[in-house]
Amino acid sequence: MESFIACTGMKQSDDHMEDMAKRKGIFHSALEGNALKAIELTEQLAPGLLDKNKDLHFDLLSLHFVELVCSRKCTEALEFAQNKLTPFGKVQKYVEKLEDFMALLAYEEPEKSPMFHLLSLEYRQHVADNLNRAILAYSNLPSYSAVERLIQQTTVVRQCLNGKVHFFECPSSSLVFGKSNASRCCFLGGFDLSLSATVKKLVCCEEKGKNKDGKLQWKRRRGANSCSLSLLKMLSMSYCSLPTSSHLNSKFHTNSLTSFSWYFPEHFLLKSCSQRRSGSESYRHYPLKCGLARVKEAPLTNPDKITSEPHKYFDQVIITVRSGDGGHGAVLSMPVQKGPSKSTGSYNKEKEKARKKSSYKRDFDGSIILPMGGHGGDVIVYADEGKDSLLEFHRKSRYNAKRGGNVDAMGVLTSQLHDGFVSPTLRIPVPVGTVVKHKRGKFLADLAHPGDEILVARGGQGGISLLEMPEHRRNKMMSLTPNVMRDDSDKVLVLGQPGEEVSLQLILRIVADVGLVGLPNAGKSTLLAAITLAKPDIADYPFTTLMPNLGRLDGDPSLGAGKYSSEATLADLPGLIEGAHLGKGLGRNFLRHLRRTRMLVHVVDAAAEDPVNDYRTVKEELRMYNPDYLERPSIVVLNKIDIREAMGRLPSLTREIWKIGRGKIASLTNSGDDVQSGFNDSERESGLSLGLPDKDRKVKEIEEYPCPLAVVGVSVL
Ligand SMILES: Nc1nc2c(ncn2[C@@H]2O[C@H](COP(=O)(O)OP(=O)(O)OP(=O)(O)O)[C@@H](O)[C@H]2O)c(=O)[nH]1
Ligand SMILES: [Mg+2]
Repeated sequence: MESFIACTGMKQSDDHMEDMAKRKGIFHSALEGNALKAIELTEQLAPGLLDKNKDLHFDLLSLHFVELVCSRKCTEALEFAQNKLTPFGKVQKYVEKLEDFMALLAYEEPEKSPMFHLLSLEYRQHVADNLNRAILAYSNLPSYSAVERLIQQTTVVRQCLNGKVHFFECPSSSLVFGKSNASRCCFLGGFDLSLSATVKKLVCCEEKGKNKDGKLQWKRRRGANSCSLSLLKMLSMSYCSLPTSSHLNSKFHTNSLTSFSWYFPEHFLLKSCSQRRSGSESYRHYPLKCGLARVKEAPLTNPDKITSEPHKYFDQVIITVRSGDGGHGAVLSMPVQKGPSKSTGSYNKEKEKARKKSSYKRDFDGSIILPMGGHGGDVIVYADEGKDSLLEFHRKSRYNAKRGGNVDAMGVLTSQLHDGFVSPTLRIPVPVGTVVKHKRGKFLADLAHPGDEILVARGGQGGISLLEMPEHRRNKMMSLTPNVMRDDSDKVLVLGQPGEEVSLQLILRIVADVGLVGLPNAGKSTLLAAITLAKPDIADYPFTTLMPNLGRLDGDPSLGAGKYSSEATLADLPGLIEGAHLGKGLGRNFLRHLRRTRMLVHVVDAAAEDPVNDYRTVKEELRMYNPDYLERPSIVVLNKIDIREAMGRLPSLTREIWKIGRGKIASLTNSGDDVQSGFNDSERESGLSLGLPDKDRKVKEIEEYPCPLAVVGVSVL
């Protein structure tokens, strides 16, 4: 510790050092199983802490009990339990724990009992950690150190990136965070390490391709430098103020990859976020090697990956389709005329000639219609109600239509003229709600309704046939037409046109009536679980939800069927963070799911530090992504009012939230319709939702958008 302080130049007061030494003592006592000593020392350092924190007190006492059991001092253990532990038995949650601990006494070898984990070092470590954190909190110090948070976050980032992203350390020790075309990179945008904190930058690049020497080259990612303080928050104040963009001109290559480094500003452990932001102190950087994994070029589609990380994959995919080539035509010669038989008179001759003449198919001008090569198969993507995800496209991402048939003629023109076989259209079913785009961005279609379809690749035109002609004319024709080649028997074929190959991006947007939006951890999933039969994951850490969950409200039958029914599909979306519209925290992926919702429910954690600001943040992100979202009817749910502070400020929060926005809900068509009309007009809504942001639209402040229909305080729990 001392050498760390010396080499980083951190300033630590003597008090700090003394407290730390005491905490270390307590921690080690608990870890060694000397719980009574740990309790005694804790009482000295943090008087009253254990009286307030009953759970911790119980855990520490139970550690001592376990220690007695392990030393086979059963009578002593029993006495201790009766005196010290049984008073906790008045509360149900301790009863269950007590039963487990007491059960240890029933085994001759408690280590082999089903409760063996209570004797493990991990359990002691867990209690010791909790104790340490409680003491830190008692002393108004952060209960996790910045380094701990950093390592946690690094672990998360590492898991999320899953070895697919390149980390490069370039010669000056600056860190470049890149993405490869071959590796999906949405998480890169999501976690957005494209940070430019205060003075230094971490630059985000993407792979441009290989140069002549086979080394990878990089280009800067567009919009990557938008600085984000939210990122700072997300990375739990690890303060990775990082170096310069000038290195972008250098070439980076995969071999230089060694490790993942963070750089800390001076005194990072001591300063608060705001001080650091505004402070003008110099930043010195200290690398902390976290040993991030080496780049692995993950295959684009790996079904195992898909199942383990569905959130990255389930709603978009890139596929390649190829329409069929056209079949070839043929160069045909006229049949050899037989000499006139002696027995036939001039009448017969004429008749034969007329018969032959009429047996060929002819155009209106009398010219013979020659057979054509078959048309190559088109490729159509259509919305199929039977499909509900795009996962199968990860398993098979290439679709080829069949080529058209060649003209089936043996080099001689006959009256049996046959065109080549026309290849059938390849129809690819996708779920309703799929948006089809060209890989490089051009929007093609929104298959919002069952049966909607789009022709994505047209099959090649079949080749035409030619009549045999003199050599000099044929040569001339060949020099004029590149589309001519000889076959094995030196016959000239007129080729069919090649089919088209296109890469398509299929994006699935969920179709739901109501979208639940809010910051991570606001309680969206809990709300969905409470009012529908959906069973989303719920946990008290951000980004529990990584892909939208749908739930169905049965509605109130007393309202009657039809348009006033309160039946609705609800979509619980992953949490949005500041900068979501730029892709932070996967925000853009999540925000696009709102396009088809008709109403928004803002879930706000009323017990948070600044709920009104949280609400504004989400609204701001919605506005930046698509201002139409703010025109939709909305309800604000102030959640967690079972928490005392939240309940106390409910009236003032409600008042403040009402103030954000103007009184009347604008109709979606600006025709002055009331809320109901906007709410029920799904046709207009879906049309509107598809529209790209209207350039002529005046940029409005969030106050100028309609205020919510209702602000309600709830406790979902
Ligand atoms: N006290 C209290 N806690 C709640 C309430 N609603 C939710 N929570 C807790 O808040 C935490 C987060 O809940 P989630 O439903 O996972 O939050 P979320 O908004 O879906 O979070 P993300 O999926 O990360 O965006 C959980 O620990 C819930 O138990 C409530 O009404 N009162
Ligand atoms: Mg959730």
